[in-house]
Amino acid sequence: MTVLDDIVVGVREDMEARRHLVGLDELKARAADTAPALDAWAALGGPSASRADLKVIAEIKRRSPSKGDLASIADPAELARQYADGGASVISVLTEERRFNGSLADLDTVRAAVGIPLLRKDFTVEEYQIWEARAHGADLILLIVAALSDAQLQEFSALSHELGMNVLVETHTPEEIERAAAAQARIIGVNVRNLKTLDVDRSLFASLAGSIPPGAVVVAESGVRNADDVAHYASNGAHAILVGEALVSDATPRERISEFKAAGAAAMAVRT
Ligand SMILES: O=C(O)c1ccccc1NCC(=O)[C@H](O)[C@H](O)COP(=O)(O)O
Repeated sequence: MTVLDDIVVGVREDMEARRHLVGLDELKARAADTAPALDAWAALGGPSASRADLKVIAEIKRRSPSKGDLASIADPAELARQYADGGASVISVLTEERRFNGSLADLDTVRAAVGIPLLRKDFTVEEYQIWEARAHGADLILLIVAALSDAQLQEFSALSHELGMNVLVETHTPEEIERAAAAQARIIGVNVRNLKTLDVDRSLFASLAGSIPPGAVVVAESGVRNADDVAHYASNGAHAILVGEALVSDATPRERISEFKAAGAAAMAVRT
């Protein structure tokens, strides 16, 4: 079993426990009562003409399988406000409980605190989770190609779009980029962390980003430690970066996001 397989086993068990408490019909009713989703695609630059600067997806992440405890984050609302003030375009809220110590309650709290698009960051393996995401105010969900069949990618993307949400389709290999493109993904991430081994290889982004179809928003995920890493991703084709550890472990995340955006803009100016 890989790390990813093991995580998915726990995700399924936890989801079944929630489904026992809140059935799909009730969840659909709650989703219908939720304010319409915000446009995360537009917030991330959308059409290429508007991609003048590097967008930041700032993550609320307490712990991880690779690093253990990162930050207690007693007040996710306050952290989310700092992210938004610093210029984040989207906030990623990890809702997986066993390995990341996240929750749907965090998503509710952050939704009430900020008016920018939210990514429900989880391991989506069933449509139930997509209804859950919408019912808890998410605007964007994550689909990890390595965890899904082509049919699931298509079906889950279609349902997300029906509910007004966008989808971040995460890849790690050339084959997964082909599968994301075949699913007509508009936002494609390259996660430089291998979710089967937890190895981080920042150079992977440069070798894969060029094969992402033009027109897609390209997101560099994981491994940002400093402005040099940001410049590396931006100069190799990233339109956005997804950052967790470097922000939750920083005493001044607002300033760190501003610094990352400045480093990205400088690298993009050289690129164009
Ligand atoms: O972060 C992990 O250790 C991890 C392990 C297994 C599956 C997923 C994992 N992380 C999810 C992510 O994609 C990251 O939280 C996200 O890209 C931010 O990464 P970082 O900036 O390196 O914290």
